[in-house]
Amino acid sequence: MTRLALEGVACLRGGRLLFEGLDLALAPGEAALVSGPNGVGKSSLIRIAAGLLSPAAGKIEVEGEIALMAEAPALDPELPLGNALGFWAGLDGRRGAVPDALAAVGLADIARVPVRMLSTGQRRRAALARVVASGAPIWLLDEPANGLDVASVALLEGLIAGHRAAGGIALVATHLPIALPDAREVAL
Ligand SMILES: Nc1ncnc2c1ncn2[C@@H]1O[C@H](COP(=O)(O)OP(=O)(O)OP(=O)(O)O)[C@@H](O)[C@H]1O
Repeated sequence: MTRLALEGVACLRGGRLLFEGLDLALAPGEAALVSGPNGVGKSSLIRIAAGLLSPAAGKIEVEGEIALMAEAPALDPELPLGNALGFWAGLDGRRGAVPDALAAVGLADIARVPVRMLSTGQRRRAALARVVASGAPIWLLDEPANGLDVASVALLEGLIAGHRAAGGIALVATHLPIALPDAREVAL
């Protein structure tokens, strides 16, 4: 069963203890909202959950595939958007999921436009499309609302709600308000 659990996790960066004793367990359909001011360690927590950063203490248990949305969209700037997304989806054998993912984030019309021509908000939505297309049950979203207009934030909220309704898990770090009904609050 899909699961993401952190037990007694501590984060040390550059010799500074950012947080410690963090416990969080998420089951299918559950979400957590990580909030706190700049530099408190929200991105570090996401990276720890993704397995990209080792915790100074504690342990992480992950059951299920992870999709990470970090600051950089990691999409080839020279490729048309649909192909850039297709590269990643193809690695998971899910190239066919790209059109629906593009439609889900409202970018179906610009599938042929090179990634470098996308606006800031479109680029964020493209990164979100990458997560959607992955089909991964565990979403780790680092500041997904950055650069999004009001309508796009609503779209993001709807996508997360749909993901949870389908049994997915979401861990979301944000300094902007995002409505996640019944989400666990993690204040760093
Ligand atoms: N590679 C590193 N080496 C040392 N310190 C680092 C490193 N990366 C980040 N830090 C420090 O760790 C702290 C937490 O960074 P992090 O990016 O996790 O914060 P954040 O809460 O996501 O901040 P923001 O809201 O500004 O994105 C910051 O003080 C940062 O300077």
